[in-house]
Amino acid sequence: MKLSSRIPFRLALKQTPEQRSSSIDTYQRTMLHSNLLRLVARGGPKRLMSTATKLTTVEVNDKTGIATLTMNRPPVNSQNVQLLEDLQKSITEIENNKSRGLILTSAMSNVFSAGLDIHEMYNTNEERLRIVWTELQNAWIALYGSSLPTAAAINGHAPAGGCLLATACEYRVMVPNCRIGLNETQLGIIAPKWLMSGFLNVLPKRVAERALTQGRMFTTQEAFEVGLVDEIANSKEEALEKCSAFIGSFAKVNSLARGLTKLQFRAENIKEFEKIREKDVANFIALASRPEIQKDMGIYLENLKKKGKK
Ligand SMILES: CC/C=C\CCC/C=C/C(=O)SCCNC(=O)CCNC(=O)[C@H](O)C(C)(C)COP(=O)(O)OP(=O)(O)OC[C@H]1O[C@@H](n2cnc3c(N)ncnc32)[C@H](O)[C@@H]1OP(=O)(O)O
Repeated sequence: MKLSSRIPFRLALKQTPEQRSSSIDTYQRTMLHSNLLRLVARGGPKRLMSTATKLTTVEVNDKTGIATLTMNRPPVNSQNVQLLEDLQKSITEIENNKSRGLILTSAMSNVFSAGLDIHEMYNTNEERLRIVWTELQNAWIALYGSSLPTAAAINGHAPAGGCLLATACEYRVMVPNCRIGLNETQLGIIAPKWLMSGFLNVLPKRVAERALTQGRMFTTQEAFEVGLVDEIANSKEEALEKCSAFIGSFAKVNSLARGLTKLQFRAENIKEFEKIREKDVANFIALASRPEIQKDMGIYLENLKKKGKK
């Protein structure tokens, strides 16, 4: 069996000790090979990778070996099924290409991601709801469970599913005057436990509980003060540089040891999630289908549209 040196956590969890030691040998060979490749490539231009995705792009900096994954679904990167699927494809591609790390960002000028596309949940059928929620779960676990160093260059607002993606990463840099948070309770809905896990990884429990129950959207400055974001940058370019510096901080660390250490921190959340994921889909369908929730979604969408026309 061919084992990759960068084993997604969800797969590493299922490995036997023998498979793990075999992946260490593979790891050493692959590191040698990729270091040689990197030496050859050093100084070369940025490379746009050949993903067959519609709504994401991946660009690898040949000098640093870091991949930038950009979401590009105007106007607000709301997460429809296509964007969620493209995110997964791009993450897999970055992992397979042995990049040194992944930076998630947005092509929009003022929005990182507006969260789930509410149109996908409104006035639809159960099968569509099942697909939407399953793809959200899949995109989250692909990012949260990646053994690569991950960082989010949050170059705009990041409500709900936007915050979910940002907190699935290990490091966050945000531009000023934007908002980030899990605002589900404000929409009358409950974020399941797995959806809160990234948030709970970075915030003290008391701060997280209050923020989640209030559905609080933090300003950039507030998010920095509580630790929801690690740094503030004055522009997207600066945010990308700071994310690269974070990923670069692992340059001298054995990447398998680094990845497995990350796994130990996240394994419990991942196992819990794997246990309940199907039930969670059923819960979501039941909740999102309720007439009062559908009514609230309709009102929410109308208000968003009215706000846009002002
Ligand atoms: C039943 C469910 C159970 C459990 C779910 C739990 C998990 C849920 C996760 C979610 O992610 S739900 C989505 C939550 N998202 C939001 O509440 C964000 C709403 N959007 C905004 O606050 C703002 O749009 C903004 C992101 C701050 C950007 O503001 P801006 O002024 O730049 O843009 P504008 O508001 O004018 O929007 C432009 C355009 O986009 C439409 N839009 C915005 N967000 C969404 C969205 N999430 N889904 C679908 N469409 C969205 C908005 O209506 C405008 O459309 P228009 O051009 O046709 O008017």
